Amino acid sequence: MIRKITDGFSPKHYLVEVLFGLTAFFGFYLIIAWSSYSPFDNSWSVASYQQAVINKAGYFGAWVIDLFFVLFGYVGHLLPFLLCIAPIYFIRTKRVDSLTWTRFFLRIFGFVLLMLGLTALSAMLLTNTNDYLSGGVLGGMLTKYTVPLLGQFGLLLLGVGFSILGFVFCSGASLIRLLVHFYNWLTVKNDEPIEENIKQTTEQSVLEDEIEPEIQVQQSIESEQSDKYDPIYISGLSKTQTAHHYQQPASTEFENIIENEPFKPIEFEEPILPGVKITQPDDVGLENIKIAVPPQQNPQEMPDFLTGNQLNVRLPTEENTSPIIPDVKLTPAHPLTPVENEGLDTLSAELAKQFAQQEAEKERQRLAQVQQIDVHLADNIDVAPEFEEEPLQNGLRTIPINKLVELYGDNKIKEKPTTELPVLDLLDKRVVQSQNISEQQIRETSRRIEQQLQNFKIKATVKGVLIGPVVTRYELELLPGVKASSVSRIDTDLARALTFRAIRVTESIPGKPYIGIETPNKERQIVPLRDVLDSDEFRNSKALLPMALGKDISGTPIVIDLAKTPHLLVAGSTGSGKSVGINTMILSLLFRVKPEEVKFIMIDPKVVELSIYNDIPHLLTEVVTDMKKAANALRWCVDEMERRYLLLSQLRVRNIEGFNERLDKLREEGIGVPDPLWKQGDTLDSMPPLLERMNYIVVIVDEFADLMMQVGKQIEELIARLTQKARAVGIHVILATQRPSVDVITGLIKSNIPSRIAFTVVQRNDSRTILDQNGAEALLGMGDMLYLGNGTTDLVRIHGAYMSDDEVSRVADDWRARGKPNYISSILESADDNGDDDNGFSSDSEDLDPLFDKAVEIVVNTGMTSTSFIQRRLKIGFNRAANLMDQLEEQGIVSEMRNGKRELLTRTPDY
Ligand SMILES: Nc1ncnc2c1ncn2[C@@H]1O[C@H](COP(=O)(O)OP(=O)(O)OP(=O)(O)O)[C@@H](O)[C@H]1O
Repeated sequence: MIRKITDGFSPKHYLVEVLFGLTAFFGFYLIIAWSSYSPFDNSWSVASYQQAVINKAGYFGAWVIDLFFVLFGYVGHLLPFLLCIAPIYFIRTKRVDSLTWTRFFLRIFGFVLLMLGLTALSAMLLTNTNDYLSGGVLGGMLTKYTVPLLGQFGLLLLGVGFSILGFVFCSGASLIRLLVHFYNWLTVKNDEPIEENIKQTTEQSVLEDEIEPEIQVQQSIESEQSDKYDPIYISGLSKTQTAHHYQQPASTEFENIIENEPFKPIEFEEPILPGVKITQPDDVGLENIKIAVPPQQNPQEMPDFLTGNQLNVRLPTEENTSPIIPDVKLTPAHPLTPVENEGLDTLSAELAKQFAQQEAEKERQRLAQVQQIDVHLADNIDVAPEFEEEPLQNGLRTIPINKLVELYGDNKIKEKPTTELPVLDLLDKRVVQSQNISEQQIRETSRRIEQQLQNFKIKATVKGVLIGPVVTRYELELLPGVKASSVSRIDTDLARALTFRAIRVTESIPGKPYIGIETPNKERQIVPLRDVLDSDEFRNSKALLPMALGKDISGTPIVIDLAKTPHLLVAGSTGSGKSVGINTMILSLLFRVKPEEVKFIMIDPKVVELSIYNDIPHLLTEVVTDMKKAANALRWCVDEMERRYLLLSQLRVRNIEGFNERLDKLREEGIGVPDPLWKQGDTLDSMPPLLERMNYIVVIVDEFADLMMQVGKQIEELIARLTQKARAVGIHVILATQRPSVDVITGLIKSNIPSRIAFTVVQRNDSRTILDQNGAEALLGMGDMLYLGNGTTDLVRIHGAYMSDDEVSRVADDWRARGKPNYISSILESADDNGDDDNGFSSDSEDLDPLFDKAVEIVVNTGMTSTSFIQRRLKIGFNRAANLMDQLEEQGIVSEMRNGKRELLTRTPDY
């Protein structure tokens, strides 16, 4: 607390305040002197025989006040009040903080002008008294010397001009404000124009404009406090804490957040009913059932067995044929509400008892029926194992895993959905809580930021504040000549001084001449995936492969187009939210694209992350968890890329869009094009099949560091080739890793993947490895990310959307219910698996490959240095071709790989 109070104080501050305080006291003293002024007192201009002092302020007071009157005439009356009130005003409005020598001298200059102007006017317009001149000596001298020069009228104008100018300089902008207020008062508009004015200013900011209207109310306030500082435009402060329709999320992860809410969301209460637990002596396999009890039931009138939370009714057994109502302790702690059943409305306690007995009886009959069916089945067919009673183990019913999956697992949605694409209702609605932050807190933090920067000798003023879902951005204007980098250099010190976990400094804010300091909010908002997908940005997106990532710091949903990206590198330390981020991307696609348009290849070395998508119709092959197979899958992609390029060149189009358009047009004209690459024997057909539209292929590799480690550098080469060329043929790669080191995110990979996302990382170096810039080390985790778009150097901070595993599996189930995937078995198979061993080729062999000479010939004659070219020409596996390429490099025939390419170093086969 003490710290808080003394936070913004410095020795200079103290000194100035003390001086102002003393001046105010002196002013007060002079007011007393003024009020008891007598022209007969001995003073500066009066020499009286009378020794006693009439003035209540004594000789000194009389002397000073006389001096004022003699020097300034009538204007002298103002001075004691000015000396008393002005310092108090300065202290109260904390203008002392912003007082610089320049401002001080400007104000003194203004004061002098004011005195000159006023005394000149007094001298001209008022009559002299017996004791002093109306304009004092000053006014008198001005009149004497300037009237011959300017004339009476000239002096009058000069006096008015000096007075106005002097007042403006002396009081800052107060005069203008005074006039505005006066005007408003006259026109009875009060504060409206000011707000409108401010609104206009805020409209300049695109981001601020787009804040969600219901929860984020733009508030730009020039309140009483704005008299103390330059105005700060605050966006995102919620006027009222608005609760959205509330639905309990399926996952319990957010329960805390919901509990901690300062407000109560509107709840649609479900009737709370006392449960009836029906038990058999062995207590096996029966569920609770609920009965309703009328709300008007007086608890006192209730029979004992109905006053507890549960009514336990024992089922009749062979020995005991009537239901037993055991002891139950019940207090109707919560209101009991009626159910729809009309009959129950008038149900008395006795009826409730009867009802319970009837239910028990029904249940007994149902069980008997089931037993009969079981016996019947047993007589006729072998009883399926799942009908067997589950054995008890450690007091628990054991259910085999396959049965569990059947009960609770993947195949929950059995019926084919009727909609064309999955509906958003598959995702949970989550409460979005508005920020619980007051204008006062914002202003306090703004002052602390300015003060702390001042301590680092950086002069800056907070001009605007943007309160977002996760962070608040303070927009600061730097004094001319101060470099933005001087602020970003001290970001960690600043964070410590301001007691924030981390702050991020943005050296430029698009469209504004300010720098930004992003500080974490006390309470962090979750960004539900449903909110982002339900936004206009996503709904109206024209993207071919739209991927919603989350919301930016102002709360605007961010949607990118993977087709334009065209590949994405995602990196961040473990637990930073990568997997949730990848799921967000996949789900965005699954909500928008059909399997005929987009296919996925998913590679998941961690096994558990992506297997949830197994068997959705978009998959080209099952989720690949084996690293060898993963390498084969990437190779298949490279081959597919080459095949597609050949097709494009045959159809003389430049990219996948052109290809599909051309095919569509030809089809409209009734023309089919036979596959030019088909060879006899490729399929069982005798005729080549017709060309089909190409679909997009999205290759997702979750943790490609594992892949690189287990399979080796070839992976880098494959990824480099894919990312270099695959865009035009509709193959897009998303690579994720939790190891943002240079041996994983190599220069080769980076140079081919310009779009990158960094989640939080441990150190600056990692941030530079991913983004070539600092910043990711100051992120807040849990999906907080920096996005670097293709062809820009501007980072966009995005708070990732969140969804639970349940939601993911609901969407995957939905797609599984719509259709089966058409797996291509050759994707996971490698030519090497079959052929290489037969050739006696071993990759470890030190000797030259027997096909080496042939490879040299091909490379030298064709000038083609790609591995897959050699692979095709020699009809060998990729590994062997890559080895051949390495040997060609060792022998100096081709160069090492640079930017994914090798150069031919010799033109003759005599290497
Ligand atoms: N966008 C988000 N909003 C809120 N919480 C999130 C978000 N993203 C992730 N989290 C939280 O962070 C936890 C870790 O996320 P996630 O599993 O995606 O991290 P990761 O980087 O994939 O970790 P690892 O590399 O160890 O798999 C999640 O369980 C979740 O609680």
